[in-house]
Amino acid sequence: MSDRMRVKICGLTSVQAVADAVSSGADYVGFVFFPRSPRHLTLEQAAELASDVPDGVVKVALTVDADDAALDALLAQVPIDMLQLHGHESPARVAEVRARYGLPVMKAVGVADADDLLDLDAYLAVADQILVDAKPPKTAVLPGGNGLSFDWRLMQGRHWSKPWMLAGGLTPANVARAIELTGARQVDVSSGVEASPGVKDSARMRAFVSAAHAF
Ligand SMILES: O=C(O)c1ccccc1N[C@@H]1O[C@H](COP(=O)(O)O)[C@@H](O)[C@H]1O
Repeated sequence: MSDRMRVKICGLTSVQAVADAVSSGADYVGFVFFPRSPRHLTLEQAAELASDVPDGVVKVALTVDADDAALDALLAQVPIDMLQLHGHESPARVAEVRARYGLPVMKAVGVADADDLLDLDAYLAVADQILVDAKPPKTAVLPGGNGLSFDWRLMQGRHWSKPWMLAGGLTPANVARAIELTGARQVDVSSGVEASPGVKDSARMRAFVSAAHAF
């Protein structure tokens, strides 16, 4: 993987949002399969949206503690390039999913303090990529997509053997600072480019991608 800055826009829910994300220059587009999320898609909706994504843009399915039956159904119906596991999946479960489906797997790890970064090591051995996200507060309804960031200084001086992506509370206004502080070469955004929960804003997507791709 080259060191070119890559951007993922997650939680797309309409044909127009997919078109806008692609034309803004997103490298990855994410579809959420988690019924409690305002960005949740049915398999039929996701199949339609995925069919509009050109080759070269990575289609990511975000799932939360999904079992084999749910993943079997998802992957039978939606042409997905990468799985993002955003729940409490153990390293063993990550390895199992990767072997069963033969797709690259990105495991999300929630970070609130330096100790949380220790959890990351166990996943480096089994995942293709790590998504470093803000740990959700105990009261949160969603395990991600809350628009919350963590102390980016925790990432300074860290080097890992696998590609990783920074997420959590990124916006067009703060993504440059986040990249400068963390050294991230991949960034992921959802709520920071929305007009309202689940509704993406095309100008904010363009501004975000352009700010990140400037690095
Ligand atoms: O976006 C969601 O609804 C969601 C639901 C369940 C798990 C994760 C979810 N989103 C992911 O969370 C991070 C950060 O999002 P944000 O930019 O802070 O809104 C990102 O990876 C989203 O894909």
